Amino acid sequence: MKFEKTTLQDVFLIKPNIYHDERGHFFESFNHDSWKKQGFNNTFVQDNQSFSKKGVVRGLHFQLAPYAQGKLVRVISGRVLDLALDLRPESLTFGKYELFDIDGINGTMVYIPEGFAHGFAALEDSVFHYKCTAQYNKASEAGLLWNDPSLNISWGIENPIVSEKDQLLPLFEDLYKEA
Ligand SMILES: Cc1cn([C@H]2C[C@H](O)[C@@H](COP(=O)(O)OP(=O)(O)O[C@H]3O[C@@H](C)C(=O)[C@@H](O)[C@H]3O)O2)c(=O)[nH]c1=O
Repeated sequence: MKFEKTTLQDVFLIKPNIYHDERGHFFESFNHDSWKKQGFNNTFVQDNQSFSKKGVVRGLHFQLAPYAQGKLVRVISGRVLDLALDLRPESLTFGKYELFDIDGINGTMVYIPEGFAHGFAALEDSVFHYKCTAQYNKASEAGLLWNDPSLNISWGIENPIVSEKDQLLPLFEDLYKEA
C-alpha cells in the first residue's frame, strides 16, 4: 500500500496493492504495521458503513473534543466525491478543503485526521465504509452547511438529497463567531 500526500496538511491518500486473478481481486484495506511505519500511533475504535443513493450529499460533519474522530474512508461499491475541510486554526491549510474522487474499483482510501470536517457526495449508488479513531458521541456532533456559499464546493450534483439535520448546519463564518 502506498501513502501519498494531498494539498491538506496531515490528510493522505492510501493506494492499496490490488491483486487480480481469475476469481476477482484482493487487497488489504488496513494493515496495522504499514500504518505504524508511517508514524500513525492512533487506534481505530469504530467502523461504520452507509449506503447512499446516487445524488445524496452527507456532511459536513465532525465531532467535538474529546470525541474528535480521525477517519479512514473508502468506497466499497459505487463512486463518491469525498471532502476534507481543515478546521484546525493553527494549521497551514486552515479553512482549505480538497475533494477526492474515489470509487470501489481503484480502492483508494483517504485518511482525514481529527480537526477536519468531512462530507461526501454519492456520484453513483454507493456503499461507503470508514474507520474512526473515536466512538460516535451524539452530544459531540457538529457540522457545517454542505452548500455554504463561502466554501463554494463543486459537488458535481444538482439538487442533492440532503438530510433535514444537515440542512440546518451552520455556515463556516458562524461556526467561528460562536467559538
Ligand atoms: C455517525 C453515526 C450515526 N449513528 C446513527 C444516528 C442516526 O440515527 C443514524 C444516521 O446518522 P447520520 O444522519 O448522522 O449519518 P451520516 O449523515 O451518514 O453521518 C456520517 O456522515 C459522514 C459525512 C461522516 O463524516 C460521519 O462521521 C458521520 O457523521 O445513525 C450511529 O448510531 N452511530 C454513528 O457513528
